[in-house]
Amino acid sequence: MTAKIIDGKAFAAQIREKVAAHVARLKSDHDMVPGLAVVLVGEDPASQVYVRNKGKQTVEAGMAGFEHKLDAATSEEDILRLVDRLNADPKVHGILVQLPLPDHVDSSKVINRINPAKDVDGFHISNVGLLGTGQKSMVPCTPLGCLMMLRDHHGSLSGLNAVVLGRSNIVGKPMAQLLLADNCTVTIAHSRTKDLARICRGADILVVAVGRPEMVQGDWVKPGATVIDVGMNRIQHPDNPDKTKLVGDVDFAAAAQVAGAITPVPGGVGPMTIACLLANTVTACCRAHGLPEPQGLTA
Ligand SMILES: Nc1nc2c(c(=O)[nH]1)N[C@@H](CN(C=O)c1ccc(C(=O)N[C@@H](CCC(=O)O)C(=O)O)cc1)CN2
Repeated sequence: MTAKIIDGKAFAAQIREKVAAHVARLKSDHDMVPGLAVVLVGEDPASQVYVRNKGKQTVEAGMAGFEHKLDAATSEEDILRLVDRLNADPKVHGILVQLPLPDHVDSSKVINRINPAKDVDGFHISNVGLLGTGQKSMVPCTPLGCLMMLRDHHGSLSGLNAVVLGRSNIVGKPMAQLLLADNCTVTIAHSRTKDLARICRGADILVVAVGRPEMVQGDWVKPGATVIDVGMNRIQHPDNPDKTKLVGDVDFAAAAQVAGAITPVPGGVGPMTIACLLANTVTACCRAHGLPEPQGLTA
């Protein structure tokens, strides 16, 4: 079998078009412009690229982007003060603090300072609790993007066996909650799970977010399964030691021989993360003003 490649880049472009159309309606009908503030602390090169792309795509969708770049040595107190200012700013409907933060900053403290209604990352403890109890919340962008791709491929997910490999707060746990809400039978597996390969082989849907390059082998995949690879690992290029290569947590070539469908890295989950951030910002703006939310852009 050769798997269908789920093209996250193309799907993300469709989401961004829907977002831009809704933004245009907000502008023409309500004279309203959704605004997203992104806070970057320090000079991590990957984070700088992600923040630049977020800002660019925000503006391309017709929204207002507010970038706050802070020195790596900025104190926790100063970051909290900036979050307070953004919470109080009526032009800002979404706030995102790019992770990871420098070691001297308590990430949980910063995230939980964001007004939950503006928490477009869905990381605030209130949003975590709302999602876990099946209530309306802001949904974390990466798992939301994975869910959209799965719904698009399968239609209904009801009754399918889903294995989420990875238990992080920003991907694994919310992903499991979303799949459960869509009536999957969900197993969360991780590095200490016994007989990991056998557990993964039972999955109709396998979502992998462990941060280990090409860990999932072809024989871990059930024939015909859908594999969503959240991993993003930069490794030395196998043919040229002077170059690097981006790979996922799944051995793509091997898994694609067995799976029914699979996301590539790059071009799979990554672009969906930013598209869902834009979608969450429009949703936050509509909720703040009691306006109808865009359809099909949230869980
Ligand atoms: N506050 C947050 N911080 C971080 C999040 C997040 O959702 N919120 N997620 C990641 C990084 N991330 C977004 O911030 C992100 C990562 C990757 C991509 C992406 O489009 N990747 C491309 C490849 C890019 C490359 O060549 O390096 C792809 O997969 O095709 C988008 C967003 C951690 N921090």
